Amino acid sequence: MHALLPTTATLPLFDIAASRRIEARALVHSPDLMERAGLAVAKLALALRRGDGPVWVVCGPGNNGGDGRIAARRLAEAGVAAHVGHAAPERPSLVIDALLGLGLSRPPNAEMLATMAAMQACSAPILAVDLPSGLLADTGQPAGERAVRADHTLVLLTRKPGLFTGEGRAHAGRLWFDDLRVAPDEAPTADLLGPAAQPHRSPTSHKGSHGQVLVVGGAPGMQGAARLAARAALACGAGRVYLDLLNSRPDEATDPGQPELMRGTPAELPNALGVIGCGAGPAIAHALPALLQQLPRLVIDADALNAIAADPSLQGLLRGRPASATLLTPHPLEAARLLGLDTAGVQADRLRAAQELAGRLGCTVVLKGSGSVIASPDERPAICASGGPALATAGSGDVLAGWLGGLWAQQPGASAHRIACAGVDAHGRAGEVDGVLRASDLIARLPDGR
Ligand SMILES: NC(=O)C1=CN([C@@H]2O[C@H](COP(=O)(O)OP(=O)(O)OC[C@H]3O[C@@H](n4cnc5c(N)ncnc54)[C@H](O)[C@@H]3O)[C@@H](O)[C@H]2O)[C@@H](O)CC1
Repeated sequence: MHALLPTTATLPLFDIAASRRIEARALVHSPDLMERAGLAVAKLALALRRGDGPVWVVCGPGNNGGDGRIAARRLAEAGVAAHVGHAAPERPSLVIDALLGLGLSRPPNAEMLATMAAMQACSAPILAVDLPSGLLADTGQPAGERAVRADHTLVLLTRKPGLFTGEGRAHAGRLWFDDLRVAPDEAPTADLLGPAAQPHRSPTSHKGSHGQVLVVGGAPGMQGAARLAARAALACGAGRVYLDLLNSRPDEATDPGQPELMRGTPAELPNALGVIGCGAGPAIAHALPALLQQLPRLVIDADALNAIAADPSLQGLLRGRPASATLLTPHPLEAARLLGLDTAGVQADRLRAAQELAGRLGCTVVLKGSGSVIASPDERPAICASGGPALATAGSGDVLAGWLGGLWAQQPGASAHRIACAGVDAHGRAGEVDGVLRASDLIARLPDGR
């Protein structure tokens, strides 16, 4: 058993159907899986309990409850009082939530909800078995009006996608994992990202070796967004970074605080990597047909995404671009506009929404939000395990777009999917701070792109 985050390598995720198949095959050779699960829960419970009070074990009707009952027996064998039932004992030292796991199949009924509320009202920490009760393993959404908010979750046998995206991170608390000594014997449903290797930078390289980035955006009043993207691309190690500020005055400075940035236009830089849309406003719509047809690689963000959502002819141009030439970075509302849904419809199944969008538009898609999802046609989707609330700040998306552009400019042979996985994970790790973070400070915290 070990802590799951931060990841040190890319890890396999398995949805409910795959987890069931792996479990069924493993049970043939290892019929004692539930004993192993219960023992693992009891061991972690011993380490986590606060004080000398009894451990309250809340067991449901299925095998998740079975794990809980075995854990209670193991705790009793270790000399710790374990109270199994739906009513709290006096001053519990820990709550074990073994009400519902992988088998959650419908919104919890009133009785279940009342038990979940009682667990939540209890002052003891909550250790969830496999999944916080009420949370759907495939999507990370509560099945009904509430899911348990655990302090710790011990994930068993397989890592489930819903623990890492949507509401998963907010409900699971600290994540632990025990594979029950079973090696998965089929391909994962998705990848949980680990840190990417830094690309090689030759000692004989010069600025021309590290690519050109052209940031198009920053309409009057919103230049900061484009400047943040350009600064991020520069900090990432791109050889030359140019800004095309939309509707700007000819004498307007590119970026007074960043003298390395230059002015440029798509016509002057036909081979540059384009980062388009940050702070662009509606003006980007006029520039988009040429950008979509001329620039060989594009990172498309913000207002450019909204313009594409509103115009089927732009969607056609996007679909006509070569494979792996375009990377979209929508937040859930932008993704909803592109898919013709509302935000709740996207958030209900983030993996599916990102895959649907990638398939429809023939692009790599980074669906931002807690547990960003990266999806591309013909690639296994990935979920980003890094990041936190400090990233919920103005400009952090612009920094991501610029960072992705800077990474991609330096690695012209890399697929959009690979760049998205590397950049999103680095951005998330840089944003893991307590308290608040300004987007400019986020740039300073990102590792350089080498
Ligand atoms: N089978 C095994 O040997 C193993 C099982 N494991 C555990 O087993 C769990 C999966 O067990 P199950 O498949 O039995 O599923 P669960 O125990 O998660 O739940 C299934 C039961 O809950 C009921 N139920 C579903 N949704 C409900 C709702 N909203 N309100 C009320 N009742 C509801 C179902 O009718 C069924 O009786 C895993 O999450 C894990 O904890 C693991 O320990 C690995 C080994």
